[in-house]
Amino acid sequence: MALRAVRSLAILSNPLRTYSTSGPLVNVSINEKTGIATATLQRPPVNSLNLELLTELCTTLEQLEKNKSRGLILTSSSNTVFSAGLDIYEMYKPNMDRYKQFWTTLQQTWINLYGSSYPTVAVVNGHAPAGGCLLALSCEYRIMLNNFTIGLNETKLGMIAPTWFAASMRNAIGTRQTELALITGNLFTTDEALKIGLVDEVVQSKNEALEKAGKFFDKFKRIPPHARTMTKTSLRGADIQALVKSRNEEMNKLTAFINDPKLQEAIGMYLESLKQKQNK
Ligand SMILES: CCCCC/C=C\C/C=C\CC/C=C/CC(=O)SCCNC(=O)CCNC(=O)[C@H](O)C(C)(C)COP(=O)(O)OP(=O)(O)OC[C@H]1O[C@@H](n2cnc3c(N)ncnc32)[C@H](O)[C@@H]1OP(=O)(O)O
Repeated sequence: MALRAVRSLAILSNPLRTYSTSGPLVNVSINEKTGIATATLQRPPVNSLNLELLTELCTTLEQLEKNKSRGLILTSSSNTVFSAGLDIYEMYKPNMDRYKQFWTTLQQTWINLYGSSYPTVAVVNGHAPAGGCLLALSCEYRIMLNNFTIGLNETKLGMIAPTWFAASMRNAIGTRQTELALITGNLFTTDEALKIGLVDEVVQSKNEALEKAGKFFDKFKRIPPHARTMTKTSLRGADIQALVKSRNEEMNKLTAFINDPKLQEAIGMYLESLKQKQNK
């Protein structure tokens, strides 16, 4: 696994060829003509975000930044799930050292993606609940396939979406819609998401989504990159700085929270309900 990671990073650091690296959990390919990278989450069955997947994604984003990437498409290898959000097993009876690493990596992944200097498009080709929605919201543009759901449903699970999850949504759909979405923990259908601006376009196939993503990147051909990046920073920077300042405090709170026996019982029951669903 270590060797594969090294190979994948070495390949990413040479921007002159078309590459496709098959890391175990994130496949990264770079289009030779456009310089646009595609990162495909590939952790079956539902791309739940565990420590290993987040670590690979986080490293990929760092490398793309370092190599002055032209852009990133974030998508999934599944035909039905973009990402099921945080891997609930990371939060169930957790080993505290691993849990802390998990949460720190999640924070850093968001900082890297939300604040990337390069343009980003989420091709949401499946369901995107909770952390899956966060990944999509962290991109600048969202193109979603029909017949799926997306949203920050944490309250439905008895959880509170962290402030930076909420900020990512607020920046996309405004304060009023965010408040309604978060307090109800609503999962929006693709069409509902389009209506409130949670996604930017709805398409019928992944190919169509990739075409539309190309058109989004084309918009930047005549825009000086520094003007683009500084504008993005002016809109997103304050929320990123807020997390940078509070990340340790957040960790301390979550550490206490996660060990609450009632919460652990609720998480256990939720996991069981997901399993029961399969038996129906
Ligand atoms: C829930 C408690 C959280 C505790 C947090 C504690 C402290 C932190 C405090 C605050 C922050 C809270 C922030 C949370 C953000 C999150 O992202 S929490 C995760 C929320 N995600 C979900 O609720 C999604 C649940 N999954 C689904 O709804 C569906 O699986 C799906 C995505 C719509 C896909 O449906 P499909 O029918 O295709 O698949 P299955 O449901 O049959 O699932 C297949 C398989 O995968 C397992 N699984 C599904 N989701 C997760 C997951 N998020 N983590 C781990 N495993 C998951 C499912 O159990 C099945 O497993 P199997 O039975 O063993 O095959």
